[in-house]
Amino acid sequence: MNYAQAKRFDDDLIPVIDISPLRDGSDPLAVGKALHAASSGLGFIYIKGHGIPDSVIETARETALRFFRSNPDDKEGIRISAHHRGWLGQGGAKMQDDAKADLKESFIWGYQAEDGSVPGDHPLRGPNLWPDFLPDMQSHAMAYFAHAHEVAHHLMRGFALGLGLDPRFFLRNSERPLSRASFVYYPPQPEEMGTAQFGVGPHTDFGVLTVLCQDSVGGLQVQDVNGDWIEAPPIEGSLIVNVGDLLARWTDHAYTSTPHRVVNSSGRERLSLVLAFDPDPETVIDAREIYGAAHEPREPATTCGDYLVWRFEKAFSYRKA
Ligand SMILES: O=C(O)CCC(=O)C(=O)O
Ligand SMILES: [Fe+2]
Repeated sequence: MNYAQAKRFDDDLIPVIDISPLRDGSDPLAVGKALHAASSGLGFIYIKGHGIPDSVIETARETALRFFRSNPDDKEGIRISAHHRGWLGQGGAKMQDDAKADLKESFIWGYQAEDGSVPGDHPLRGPNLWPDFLPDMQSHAMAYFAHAHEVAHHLMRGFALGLGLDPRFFLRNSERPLSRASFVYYPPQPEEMGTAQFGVGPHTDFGVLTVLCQDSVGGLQVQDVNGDWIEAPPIEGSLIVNVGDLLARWTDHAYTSTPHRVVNSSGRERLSLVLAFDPDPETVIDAREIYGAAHEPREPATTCGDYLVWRFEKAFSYRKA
């Protein structure tokens, strides 16, 4: 038995971009052009100069690990809700119909107002579920969410600039975003499980943009245009962002949503902090808004909310009951 293999990292395929000039306004267009080039390639990008304080990342990680290492009976108390909030235990997610279920566990939460309230207008959001046994988790998780969401906003402005659009193009409807975040925990994966078992099986991300903060363990693999898998190891101080299916659709595939997977062959626990950026549910995703009414996009217009509901129903067994 063996692990699913991947080739060594190649920084021509997954470039590193410093987004400081976009964040501080000194040269947003240069960053936009670099993001554009990277998104037209594999659509995976290492981001430096993201501005999330190390302390925010560290406290989020510590809280997340304490949560996952807790007694399963306690975690059961905040089992995933019909609104996709809370704890999703091992085996609850499957990225392809014929694949083995993922080994990961996750905890999912979303935007909430200062008073803890959440818009209740869509099947993919509802009250966040916080564990009583970890009273600090809410503040640590929300701090991470706020910072990572801000990074996503900067990047969406950069992508718009890179496409020659108004910088607010992708953010016009994002007052009540469907964005959500997850702590994702990968137990060590024994070699005997074989090459068809993954922490997360091969998939493309459903939404607009994913902002990923890996730990130092490694295990993320990205598929290149030839179908080969390449490693995307952690680079100190950087995040990885990747184009999701909705951004590929919005740009009529000028930007690429690339398959990726996780194999945790390290013998250690692995933890990721994942922010999925999506605008308001009713946002129309229509490439003709970019290329003009006469353009015939590969995929018809949809709304962000309807599309995500459809994808979630296929991926998560708890939604099929
Ligand atoms: O943990 C990782 O490195 C990747 C996670 C991932 O692909 C996802 O949550 O969509
Ligand atoms: Fe993913």
